[in-house]
Amino acid sequence: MEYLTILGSTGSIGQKTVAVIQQHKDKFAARALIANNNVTIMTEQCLMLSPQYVCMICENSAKSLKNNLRIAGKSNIQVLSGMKEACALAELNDVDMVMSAIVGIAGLTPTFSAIRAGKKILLANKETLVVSGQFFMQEVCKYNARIIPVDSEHNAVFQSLPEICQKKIGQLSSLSEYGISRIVLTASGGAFLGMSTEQLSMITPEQACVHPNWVMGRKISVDSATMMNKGLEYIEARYLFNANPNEIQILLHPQSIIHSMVHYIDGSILAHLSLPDMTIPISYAMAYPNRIALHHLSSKEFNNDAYNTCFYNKLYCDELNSLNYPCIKLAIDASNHSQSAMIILNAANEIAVESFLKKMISFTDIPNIIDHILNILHLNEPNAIDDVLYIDQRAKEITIQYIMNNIL
Ligand SMILES: NC(=O)C1=CN([C@@H]2O[C@H](COP(=O)(O)OP(=O)(O)OC[C@H]3O[C@@H](n4cnc5c(N)ncnc54)[C@H](OP(=O)(O)O)[C@@H]3O)[C@@H](O)[C@H]2O)C=CC1
Ligand SMILES: CC(=O)[C@@H](O)[C@H](O)COP(=O)(O)O
Ligand SMILES: [Mn+2]
Repeated sequence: MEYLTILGSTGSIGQKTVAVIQQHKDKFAARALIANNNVTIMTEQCLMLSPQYVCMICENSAKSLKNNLRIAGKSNIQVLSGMKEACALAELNDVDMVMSAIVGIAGLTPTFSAIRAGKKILLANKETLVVSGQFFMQEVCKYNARIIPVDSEHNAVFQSLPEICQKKIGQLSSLSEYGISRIVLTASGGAFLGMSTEQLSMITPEQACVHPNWVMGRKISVDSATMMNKGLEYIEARYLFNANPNEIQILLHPQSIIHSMVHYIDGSILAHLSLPDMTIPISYAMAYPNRIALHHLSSKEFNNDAYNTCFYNKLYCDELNSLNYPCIKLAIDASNHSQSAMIILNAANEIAVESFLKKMISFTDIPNIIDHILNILHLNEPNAIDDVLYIDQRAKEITIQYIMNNIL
């Protein structure tokens, strides 16, 4: 039996992780569940999984949850609150793996706790790597943590790497040493591919939260629509696979069937294809190096449909003109500039997306705000995680101020 701590259990990734545990109760169990304030889903998850611990970052939510569990006769589940307690649950001795699925930089400190405890980390949260890449990979090496990417593109790359590379994530000297010429990240182009700037300015949060192929949380859905998601994934790939800028290509693939590819120097291309279903990379990461069946994907008729969708659907790929997607260019430029620029990019994006979802700004304001903040704010490089968090906080303050003074 392997035990998990799930950081962000009530979210889209978290719930799919719970679903995989439910399908394989003989192999996996939840030791600890962590979320922010969604008491309803957390109560359901506690009744389903009976974890030993649960932590709600929001103290009042922890109190409500505790009451719900008492009424349900589940007072044996220890209810905690606050980020400090969440970090403690990420480093429990009897936890084998930690699913990092809190959205945004909020996932950084508990993920680092899991790294410093030498855990097997199922990495879905991409913002942590974007804002702390150098520190992240250094600590992975120092504490001998194992990283299994869950983000579908990076999971696809991981599955297409030689086993020796898979075991050295964080210590990869260079891709060329393993006969790899480049990594190709596929991009759906988001929900508004080909729309004019004027049409984009009218996009509503409801429209932006509907991805053409995936069902995801709100922030990543908007990031996919602006393609900031692909920009963040570009940075994620550079750190995870120690890739140089000329070793990563972004390819437009609207169907989200090819989840990414690895090109080798002998002309071979290895790729991972599947229907767009996040339980696949999640279950792969949980069971790695083995594979486990997913009942909802293994029925015969389903397989035929899936095959037809994948292969008779004439898989389509095309060059991506990143000039049409300012957010990708902002992210790539930031990654070539400095770690502080990537922190500022991420912070400005988190605030801009949140403001868009609250209908305070337009969809096309998002890249313009990020570009402006990157131009006016220049801070020293971080020397430690505390510096990363300071830069993030400072950038968020400046972004909020700019939106209040110039957009509203
Ligand atoms: N969804 C997907 O298919 C994919 C997601 N990812 C990445 O995985 C991560 C999670 O994404 P997703 O599942 O879509 O996100 P969701 O918004 O669906 O869920 C976010 C989770 O994080 C929790 N949370 C939010 N804020 C805080 C906080 N301040 N402290 C602690 N917990 C917090 C939420 O708790 P609560 O419910 O209580 O608010 C929830 O459990 C992101 O980094 C995303 O980029 C990567 C690839 C695919
Ligand atoms: C499922 C997942 O990994 C998301 O990051 C998804 O890939 C978004 O895809 P696009 O950013 O290509 O629209
Ligand atoms: Mn992805």
